[in-house]
Amino acid sequence: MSTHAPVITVDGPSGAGKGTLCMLLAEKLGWKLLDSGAIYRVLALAAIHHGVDLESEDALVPLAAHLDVQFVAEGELVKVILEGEDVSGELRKEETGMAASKVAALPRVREALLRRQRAFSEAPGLVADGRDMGTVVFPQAEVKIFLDASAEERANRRMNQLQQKGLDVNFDHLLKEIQERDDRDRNRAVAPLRPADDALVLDSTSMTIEEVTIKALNYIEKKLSAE
Ligand SMILES: Nc1ncnc2c1ncn2[C@@H]1O[C@H](COP(=O)(O)OP(=O)(O)OP(=O)(O)O)[C@@H](O)[C@H]1O
Ligand SMILES: Nc1ccn([C@@H]2O[C@H](COP(=O)(O)O)[C@@H](O)[C@H]2O)c(=O)n1
Repeated sequence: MSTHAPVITVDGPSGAGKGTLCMLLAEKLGWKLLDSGAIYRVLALAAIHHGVDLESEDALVPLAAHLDVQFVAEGELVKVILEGEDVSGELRKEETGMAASKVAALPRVREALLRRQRAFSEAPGLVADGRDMGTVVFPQAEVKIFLDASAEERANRRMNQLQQKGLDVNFDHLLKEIQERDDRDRNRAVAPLRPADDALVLDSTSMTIEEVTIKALNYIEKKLSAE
């Protein structure tokens, strides 16, 4: 007999704090975590490594269907191994995010990655981070959150994050990249970035990570106890 595993989805634009919130929620609840953006990023890297055009849907679909990737938990970190190679560093680069948003705009590529994402759902529950978790991948999710923030605040957060890694970054350049990625994610033909009709929309522009986490946990508790 298969047991039903509850799902919490957290969608939103780049830099809104989804990954941070999802990690804290998964830790607190002891649930599994799906970073769906990492899957699109890995596909983009596989395409680049194999010299596959990021706009060629025909070439990308088989690559997506046979993606040889492992997510290996190492303490707090997750190592990403693509075809035997550790790509964890390359994965988080801004240009990889941009490449991911190009392959993610192709309908048959998204279709090819659906089953892989749904397979993450298992007991005792799943916290799923992405753009279409509540609208397409887990439309029956018990709890849906859409985490937003202004583009300027998100660029600022990204700049601080990169500066903490010792990287030299330019705010205007980051803001332009974020806006370009937002535009592509919001306006694509399939699974565009938008809140599910039954999602709680949280604007985190003026909220600390702690405030966002408390709001989310209160909402989750209310929703799950009403089930
Ligand atoms: N409420 C907040 N206030 C200030 N900084 C925040 C807040 N939430 C997250 N951050 C910081 O912003 C940066 C981006 O957060 P995070 O990686 O969680 O965003 P994301 O939505 O998952 O982005 P992406 O979709 O591009 O992976 C991190 O450095 C994180 O610590
Ligand atoms: N469910 C998702 C998740 C991600 N994408 C695309 O991948 C890009 C990278 O995502 P990050 O969360 O790791 O920044 C993102 O810009 C989207 O284009 C997606 O389409 N659906």
